Amino acid sequence: MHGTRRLIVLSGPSGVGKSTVVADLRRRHPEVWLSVSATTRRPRPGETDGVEYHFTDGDQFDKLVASDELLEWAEFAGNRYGTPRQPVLERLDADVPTLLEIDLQGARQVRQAMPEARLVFLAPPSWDELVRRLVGRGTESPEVIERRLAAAKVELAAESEFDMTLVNTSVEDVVRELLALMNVS
Ligand SMILES: Nc1ncnc2c1ncn2[C@@H]1O[C@H](COP(=O)(O)OP(=O)(O)OP(=O)(O)O)[C@@H](O)[C@H]1O
Ligand SMILES: Nc1nc2c(ncn2[C@@H]2O[C@H](COP(=O)(O)O)[C@@H](O)[C@H]2O)c(=O)[nH]1
Repeated sequence: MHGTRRLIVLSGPSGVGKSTVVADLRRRHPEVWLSVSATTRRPRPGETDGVEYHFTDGDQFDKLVASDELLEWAEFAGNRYGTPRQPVLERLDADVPTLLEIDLQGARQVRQAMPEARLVFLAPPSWDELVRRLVGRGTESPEVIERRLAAAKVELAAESEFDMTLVNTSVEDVVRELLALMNVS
């Protein structure tokens, strides 16, 4: 039995601020471990293979799926993303506070596989603010932004499936609440 109570799944619509919150949390508490996902998405400027993601091509991703190396995986806005299983199990075995930053479909799969994991939904203060953040980040084309906003509507409608919601008005407040949930001080 792995210590799945130490597992926090952070989901929420694209652009809400998940990566920003997690980066701030880990700056303050590097002992919290963040899973590095595999993805078929191309790196954005400044992203490094093995740091933000393990960047793979479609064939490599197929192999990860076929060999059952992913705890969960999903297609999101035209790319595939998945959580390598073994590193997560190793951290949970060692009782390390562990974070997954994944989409709704992935969160649902983790809930099935590890019912004790805590699922946190990060919500925007408003729809307009979500659009402002996603567009303002400047990393996606207008077409991809449209796909992500369509997915955001589905994700926002599923908020009640999560154990708790945190509204990302202030990064500092969200980080404080997540640390309390993880019992990290
Ligand atoms: N509390 C906040 N107030 C204002 N801006 C914020 C806040 N949190 C994040 N942002 C900004 O919103 C933008 C999107 O944030 P971020 O990339 O962290 O979102 P994300 O949820 O990880 O998105 P994705 O799912 O697409 O990877 C960034 O430009 C970030 O600086
Ligand atoms: N189901 C999974 N979703 C994941 C994983 N890693 C990231 N994500 C989610 O994908 C979208 C888009 O991310 P981006 O980096 O391209 O902006 C976002 O919601 C992430 O949380 C994963 O391993 N599994």
